[in-house]
Amino acid sequence: MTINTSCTVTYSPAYTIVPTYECFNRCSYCNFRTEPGQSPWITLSAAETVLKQLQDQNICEILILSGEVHPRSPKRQAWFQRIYDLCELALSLGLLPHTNAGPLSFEEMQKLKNVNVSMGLMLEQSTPALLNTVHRHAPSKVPEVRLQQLQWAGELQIPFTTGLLLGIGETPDDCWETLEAISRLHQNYHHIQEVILQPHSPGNQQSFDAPPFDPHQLPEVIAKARQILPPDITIQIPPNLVKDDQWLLACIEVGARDLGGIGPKDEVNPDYPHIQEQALREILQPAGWELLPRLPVYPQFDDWLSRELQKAVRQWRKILTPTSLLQEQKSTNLPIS
Ligand SMILES: O=c1nc2n(C[C@H](O)[C@H](O)[C@H](O)CO)c3cc(O)ccc3cc-2c(=O)[nH]1
Ligand SMILES: C[C@H]1O[C@@H](n2cnc3c(N)ncnc32)[C@H](O)[C@@H]1O
Ligand code: MET
Ligand code: SF4
Repeated sequence: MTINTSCTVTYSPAYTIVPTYECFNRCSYCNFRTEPGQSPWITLSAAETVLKQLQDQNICEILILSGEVHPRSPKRQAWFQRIYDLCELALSLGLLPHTNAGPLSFEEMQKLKNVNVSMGLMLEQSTPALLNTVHRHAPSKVPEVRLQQLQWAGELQIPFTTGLLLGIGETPDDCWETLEAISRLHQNYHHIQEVILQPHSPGNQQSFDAPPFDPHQLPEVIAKARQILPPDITIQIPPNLVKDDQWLLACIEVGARDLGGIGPKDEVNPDYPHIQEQALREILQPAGWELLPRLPVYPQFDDWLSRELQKAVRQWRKILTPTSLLQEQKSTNLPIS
């Protein structure tokens, strides 16, 4: 049997845990950060209470999304350890962690590989011009630092999510160059599972005074991204940041195939509530698209994971794979008599 995947759009049933909102960067479009020392870090016992409530709700991904502590701060080690412990806790409850905590050292990344089924970092834009504008006070957003992260993830064989932030002062050529940089890294390591095209969406906390990324341009950018990126990278768009149902369908028609993590709250864009699964299905189905849940790791990367992580992933694949397909797989695995 050949599976027809061409009419399928995926999403990841997800819950976001924020270790801390404090961040030493000040990206001027950010609606997430607080000043260093101004917000308590989430405790393991508070996280345990929340995570236990998620069990049996068919939520598989725990997105660990964090503000950042300076690499040379005396608090860095405790910050990193809290993130590690949160991942371990989620795993112990059968949930699948995906961490995006900004740039990490090679050793930090290597350690987190043991407790994450995939990790992520938005490249945003590879042009250094933005260091004079939105990233003037954001040392973590130096393009070489982020490109280095993508390279290390490849060397460490970590299934990786990256993406572009659109509408923060870049030119169209900057976008194509950023996509080409991602493609080149992927051609070396084959580790990028998805690229998020994230339209800048102003919220009520930010200082950057710019309109949202022009929604009319999004399908055009997706179409071009589909030409530049290798075919094994999925294009992800956040449905809550797209203008309306018709634009969402237009984005899918031109090549977006994933809607990212859908959960109770979009922590990065709290002013834009996620459209929930049933509502998405009602938009997609009349146009012939089937919405299916996926795991935070794509199947082609399963064998990069430790045995323990593979075990957790296998449990979820069993739950998410339709029984008919499992039977099909079983029969093709039978020895020929
Ligand atoms: O709900 C969100 N999920 C975000 N996610 C999660 C994403 O939607 C998926 O859950 C992941 O791709 C894993 O499957 C990110 C993951 C990354 O690695 C990098 C950036 C983002 C950004 C967001 C975001 O703005 N909002
Ligand atoms: C988690 C990712 O979310 C992106 N991000 C941060 N602020 C915004 C915003 N106002 N709109 C859209 N995306 C944003 C950044 O690229 C970050 O890396
Ligand atoms: N601080 C990280 C980054 O900007 C992830 C969270 S952003 C709200 O890449
Ligand atoms: S976008 Fe990330 S790095 Fe930038 S200020 Fe917000 S939390 Fe910090």
